[in-house]
Amino acid sequence: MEKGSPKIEISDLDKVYRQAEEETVALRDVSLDIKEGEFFSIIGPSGCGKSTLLHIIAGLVDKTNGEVKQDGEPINKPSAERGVVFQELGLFPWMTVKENVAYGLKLSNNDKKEIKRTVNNYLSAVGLEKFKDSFIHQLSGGMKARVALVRSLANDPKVLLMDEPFGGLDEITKEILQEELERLWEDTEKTIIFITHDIEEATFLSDRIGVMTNRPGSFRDISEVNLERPRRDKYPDRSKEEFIRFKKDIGSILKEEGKQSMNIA
Ligand SMILES: Nc1ncnc2c1ncn2[C@@H]1O[C@H](COP(=O)(O)OP(=O)(O)OP(=O)(O)O)[C@@H](O)[C@H]1O
Repeated sequence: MEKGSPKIEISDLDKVYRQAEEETVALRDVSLDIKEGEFFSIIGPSGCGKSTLLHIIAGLVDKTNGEVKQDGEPINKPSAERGVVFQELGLFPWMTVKENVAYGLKLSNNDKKEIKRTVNNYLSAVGLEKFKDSFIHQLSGGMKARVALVRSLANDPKVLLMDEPFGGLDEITKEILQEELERLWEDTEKTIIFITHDIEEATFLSDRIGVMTNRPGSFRDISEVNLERPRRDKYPDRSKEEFIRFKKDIGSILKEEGKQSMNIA
């Protein structure tokens, strides 16, 4: 499929959680197309339904109404075509780094040599080849995030869904990982949907940013990030005027949404 054609199509999507007597309308009337090869970030107030939306795209949570499709086919269950990276990362502590990265591959491939080659390639792409025999508790937070990222990529998904994968990291580590992610995204040409609370992170990484409303969540604004790539070369310290201006614009939209939720004029 060509870069630019719709990869994920969401139309008139609603999600209502029902628990005993209580109903929570998490998403209302969400419609959005995400293009092949696009880096799309979702930002929005806490509890507005970002993770719910990502889980529905992943096929992990059922929708209430509407349609979600990948390559024109309805999504109704998880698939190896969609990789997911959560903030908690979900690494297996009883396995080494290389075993973690190989895990998904072993489920679909019997060729040990090929698995080894793929694992080594990905580990060296993120500078972790020396740590391939380490256990997860021996790694820093940034290294763990890298392992989770390449574990997903090693399965060669068409779409990578990321839910605040760098949320718990310090600023510098985060910046380094954002630069690595931009490079890996360019090299692998994946479609990435990325949830973040961090406006700078969204600005640095994205082709487009969707700002969600308060719950029930829908899209308040979708902005094209017209900043040159590779951003790691063009905006290494993120201090150029156009970068800061874009960040401020997204911040203003989010602030307006926040004020509305607090009934502040
Ligand atoms: N399994 C569930 N059962 C009932 N309600 C749920 C469930 N999962 C999420 N919710 C509710 O749905 C709403 C949206 O939650 P969701 O986690 O999708 O928001 P979010 O934007 O990702 O939040 P945050 O930014 O805080 O991570 C919240 O009110 C949440 O409490």
